[in-house]
Amino acid sequence: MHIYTLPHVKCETGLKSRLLLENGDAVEGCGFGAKGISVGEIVFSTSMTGYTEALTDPSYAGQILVWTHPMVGCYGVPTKAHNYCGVPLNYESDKIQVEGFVISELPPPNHYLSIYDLNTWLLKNGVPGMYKVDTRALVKKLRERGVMMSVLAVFPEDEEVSWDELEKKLRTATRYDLINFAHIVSPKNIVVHEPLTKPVATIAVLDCGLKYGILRWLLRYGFKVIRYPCWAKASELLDNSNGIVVSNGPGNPAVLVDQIRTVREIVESGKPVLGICLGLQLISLSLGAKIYKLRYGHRGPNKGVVDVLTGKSYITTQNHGYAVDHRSLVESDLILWFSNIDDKSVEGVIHKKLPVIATQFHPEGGPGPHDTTWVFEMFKKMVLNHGGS
Ligand SMILES: NC(=O)CC[C@H](N)C(=O)O
Repeated sequence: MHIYTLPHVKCETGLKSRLLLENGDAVEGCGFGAKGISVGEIVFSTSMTGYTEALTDPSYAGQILVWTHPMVGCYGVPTKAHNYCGVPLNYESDKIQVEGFVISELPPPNHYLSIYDLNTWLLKNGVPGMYKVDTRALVKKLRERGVMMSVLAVFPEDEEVSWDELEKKLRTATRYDLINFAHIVSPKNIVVHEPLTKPVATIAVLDCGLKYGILRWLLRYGFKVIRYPCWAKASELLDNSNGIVVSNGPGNPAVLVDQIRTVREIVESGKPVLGICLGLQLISLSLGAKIYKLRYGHRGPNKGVVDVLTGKSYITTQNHGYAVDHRSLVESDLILWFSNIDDKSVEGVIHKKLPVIATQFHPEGGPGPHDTTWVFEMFKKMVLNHGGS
């Protein structure tokens, strides 16, 4: 085991923290947020800002997030009173979804919308955090080895959680790829959202962990939005809507066997469908394409993609660990729409005959650039042309 420690740092919180990775690397730092031990897949984001969006993004469920940008927490935690159609801004869901948060510096916040600091927020949500660690060095390890399972402990400075205990927790934990996280984050009942003016059409969402950012853009484009639990039947979503969104969501898409079947029925109905991130993966799997796991995923607001149909490129927000195998698209009725500029992975698909479009990146850009919000406009045209309203 190789232990990385910081020399004699003072932890203002009075808490210490230990992080153990599956490859045996171990890191010691200061703790913040909630005391306790949590296990998750360790991943990193290259965002400079947007930690409130990332931490509340349901697609991060089951993961311990490392932030490469050194200062996190400068603008505190915003009030939920700041909202659009009742959906809070700067949040992607109502609570912190990550299993743990690893940062370098934790400065005091200063922002007119802030109601408390990052430390208090993690504490209220029962989520452990680690600070005063070299997150960039840690990310270099993750880039070499790829994402892996990890365990994070936060405890008072005068106590100790032993490395042996952490090693045992890690060894006995269920692997991230095997857990059905969509069932955990999906709403348990139907939720209805009304736009500000008379709805142009009604959209049903197969909600496997829908980000509020996507919801806000659907509302901005004048849709009434009905969110269904991820175990809803295709007929429920089809009967009451003019178009369907298959949402983003956490975990391995291959374990969502029921949802893959549901999505196939939805796609074959001929109604307009928009898939985002996990949604793209479920649509692709339902039509016979294959997925694989990326070495360390794409997470951040600065990911370049090219629209292969027009040759135009865009900067997008991404948060995914799996991708669709480009070669396997020939077995489906899908064609490549967007390609990742760095690794050429699939970033968007369009159905050859049916009104079905999907992006692997996040067109709502929460947090991140709004270069591709026109995808929602394109979907709106598809719905209205299809006789929606
Ligand atoms: N943001 C998402 O929808 C992520 C999809 C999937 N869980 C992945 O990691 O690839």
